[in-house]
Amino acid sequence: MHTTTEPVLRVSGLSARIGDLSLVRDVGFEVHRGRTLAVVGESGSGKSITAAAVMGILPPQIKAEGSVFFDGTELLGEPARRRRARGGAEIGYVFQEPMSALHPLLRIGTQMIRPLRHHLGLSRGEARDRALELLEQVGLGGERKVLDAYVHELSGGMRQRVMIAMAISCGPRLLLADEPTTALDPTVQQQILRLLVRLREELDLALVLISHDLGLVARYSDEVLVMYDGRVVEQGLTAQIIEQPAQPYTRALIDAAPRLGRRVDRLPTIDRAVLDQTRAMAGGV
Ligand SMILES: Nc1ncnc2c1ncn2[C@@H]1O[C@H](COP(=O)(O)OP(=O)(O)OP(=O)(O)O)[C@@H](O)[C@H]1O
Repeated sequence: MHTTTEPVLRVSGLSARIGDLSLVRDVGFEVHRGRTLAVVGESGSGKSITAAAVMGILPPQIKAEGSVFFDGTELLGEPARRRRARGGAEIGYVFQEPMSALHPLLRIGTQMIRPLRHHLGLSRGEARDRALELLEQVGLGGERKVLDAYVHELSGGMRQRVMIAMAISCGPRLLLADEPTTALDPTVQQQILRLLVRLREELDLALVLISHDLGLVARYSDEVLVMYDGRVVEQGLTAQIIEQPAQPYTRALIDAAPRLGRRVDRLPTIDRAVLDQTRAMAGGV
């Protein structure tokens, strides 16, 4: 935010709609190399639609407008083939649910090696060596066993580490992690977030952490973008926002955030009046 270099990603005036129904309206933010942006908001607030628009993986019935400027190139309107290739290599994506993102019937090694051969043109042997290096980088140190395993044989934390290894495998400049720890227990959640931040530093990436849990991601991010009902309601430096949120909605998210180490089994409830006020302020009905 306060750097002089060009951001890796600059999203501006992004809107997404399905027919007449607006899902995301006028979203804008920037992310720089070596920085982490947390995108937070309740379920349905438009976080995943925003991420999908950046990745170019919106379902065809959802139309996006505005600008997604990545590393000097406008991505919105780019041919689908080009965007898909970019999505696999230049922008790494960590899905919420590794179980559904990884193929159940293919060994992990097969799934890791394919994109390395396709995007980087490595031979089978080179790709296998690179896959082992990547597993090492995500804390599955030299585990040849992981390469030969199927996804159901791995723990939740290991699956997410494999997803992260795949997301960084082709040297992306931007990593988008959409609720990367939702299905994990609190200790593993912290380990995965620490791993993402370590990789951001080591690889000099820009990192976007998407989460409904402001309390969880606040300590791992430099900046926060708060979404509600498809719109941005507040954004700025994390420390400032936690200290002095401008919007009652953000205050409610902070107050409702679980304290570290305490597990919550359901999303916090936010006062109806605060939601109505936030919707009115954001220009909704
Ligand atoms: N494929 C789709 N078709 C139609 N509407 C959709 C589709 N995907 C999401 N939506 C709608 O778009 C809005 C924003 O959804 P989105 O998934 O971006 O929210 P989110 O903040 O990521 O929530 P969650 O944390 O539950 O994923 C919601 O109203 C949702 O119902």
